[in-house]
Amino acid sequence: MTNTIDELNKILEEADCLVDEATINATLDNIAAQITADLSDKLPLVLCVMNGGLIPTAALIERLKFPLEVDYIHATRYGMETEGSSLNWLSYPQTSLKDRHVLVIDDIFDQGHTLQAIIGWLEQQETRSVRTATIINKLHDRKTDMTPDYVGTDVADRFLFGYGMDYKGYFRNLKGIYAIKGS
Ligand SMILES: O=P(O)(O)OC[C@H]1O[C@H](OP(=O)(O)OP(=O)(O)O)[C@H](O)[C@@H]1O
Ligand code: HPA
Repeated sequence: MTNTIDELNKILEEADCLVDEATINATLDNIAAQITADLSDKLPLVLCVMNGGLIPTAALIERLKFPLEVDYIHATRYGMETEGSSLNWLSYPQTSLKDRHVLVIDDIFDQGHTLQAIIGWLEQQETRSVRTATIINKLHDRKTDMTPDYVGTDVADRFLFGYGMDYKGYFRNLKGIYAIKGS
């Protein structure tokens, strides 16, 4: 069902801010330093995982002071839902991937199915290396057996939104990371 603006404003008012803007910025600085150490001489191709990766990718690449290219991949397993299902591939990168050092950036490492599938697909494209980065790690024991190379702040096992993550398509534009009341 579609939410009204009043309902959405109430959800935000009642939500708990779990990670503030200053903490996100410190996390981004830290991840950017690690990426710089590993990739600054590799002319990497950065792949944003749409849609959630949009804001983290923009924030991270402006901290990377070396030559890189940017493209995107669109794969989603949550859609408008709060429970993930099978991965739906909506768009593939247009840039040639062969022999490239690829850095995949997403907002959240939740169960890991999305990144695991993306890594699997990239490895079939004859890439030279594949690394993954997320700003947030959700703490629970339902993970796949992959872990991103660069992982930001740990957060509780609740339904999150903000800084790329959505609640029913909304709130990706918030500067902090919030959890729905009662989740
Ligand atoms: O680790 P996982 O359990 O696979 O979950 C993480 C993925 O889920 C979200 O995407 P979603 O499918 O909600 O699409 P979106 O990016 O458009 O919000 C998020 O942006 C990650 O890509
Ligand atoms: O907690 C979440 N919030 C929004 N999107 C998500 N995708 C995976 N987990 C989440």
